[in-house]
Amino acid sequence: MTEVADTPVGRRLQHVKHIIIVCSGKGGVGKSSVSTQLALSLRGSSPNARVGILDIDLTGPSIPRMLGLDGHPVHQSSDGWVPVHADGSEARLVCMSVGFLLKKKEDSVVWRGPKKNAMIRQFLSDVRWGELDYLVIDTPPGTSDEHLSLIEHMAPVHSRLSAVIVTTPQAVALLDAMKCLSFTRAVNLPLLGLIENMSGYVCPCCGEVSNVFSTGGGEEMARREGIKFLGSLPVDTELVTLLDAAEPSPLSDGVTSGVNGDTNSASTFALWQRYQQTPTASLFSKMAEEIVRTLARDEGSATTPSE
Ligand SMILES: Nc1ncnc2c1ncn2[C@@H]1O[C@H](COP(=O)(O)OP(=O)(O)OP(=O)(O)O)[C@@H](O)[C@H]1O
Ligand code: SF4
Repeated sequence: MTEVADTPVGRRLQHVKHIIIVCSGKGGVGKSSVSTQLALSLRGSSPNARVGILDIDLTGPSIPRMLGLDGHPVHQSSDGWVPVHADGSEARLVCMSVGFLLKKKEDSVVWRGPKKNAMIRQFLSDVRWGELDYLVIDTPPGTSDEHLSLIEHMAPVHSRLSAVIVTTPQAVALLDAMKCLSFTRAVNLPLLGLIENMSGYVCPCCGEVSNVFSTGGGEEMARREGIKFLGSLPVDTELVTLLDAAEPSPLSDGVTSGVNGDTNSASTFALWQRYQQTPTASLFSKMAEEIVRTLARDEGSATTPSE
């Protein structure tokens, strides 16, 4: 790592080995759930791997909810924000999201470009990540000002950046995924590959796969564009059940701080750990393994992280 310039972002991220930006052309295709699963799989990729997840989806931050951390307080020390531990005292999956800072969920929707830009810069320069093998960044849908701000602020660590594009198989989503691909090319962001999410429905009773929307469009796009196809994930009822369980109770005020918040994140993390045994999660692990291999190869080393 030779290029850590003397900038706040460069200094803050100097001990982060790989930064993976997860993007999608269209909203609702599963970018946040893919970011969460990717972070969990990377955490499991080696016994000591340490992973951060940064949610800069300013208009709809979902990572805290997915990790059972909704409303969790964030501590600010004299040296910056301390990321929230999603796995308790192990602290090998740490998380920061704009969602932790909003008083009301609808607050960020009304922000103008400069305020969003300032928030992104602050996230990149003020979070005390410490040493990380991977930092996964969940971005807003589309290719907006936020994406440009992110790439500009990350210039001092550009050689450690790469991207994953998430799409669903429908034509309209693929069209937007193409715009995302053009963006990565325009800003010279290496692409780790494309994931097709919600590709078919696996019946929980008989295992029959029904192609509810369509399928194979992502793979076809990857082949045509000469990019890597990481694989497809079906619509998974077990994932839906898990994410429902991670939601704060509708009877609560949505604030899960203190003892209850810690309990909620611990039980949600346990659910994610159990989910890792499911067929869909094992498909995901294979994609994460491929990502780990690509990054290790690009680094010019065949070693696995933190070993
Ligand atoms: N493979 C899947 N099987 C079942 N449900 C899924 C799957 N992927 C995502 N979902 C569900 O679809 C919804 C949207 O997913 P998610 O929030 O990850 O999408 P997103 O692209 O990040 O959305 P946004 O653009 O709003 O940020 C969520 O309720 C999630 O639980
Ligand atoms: S046969 Fe059809 S409806 Fe019946 S369990 Fe299988 S997929 Fe579901």
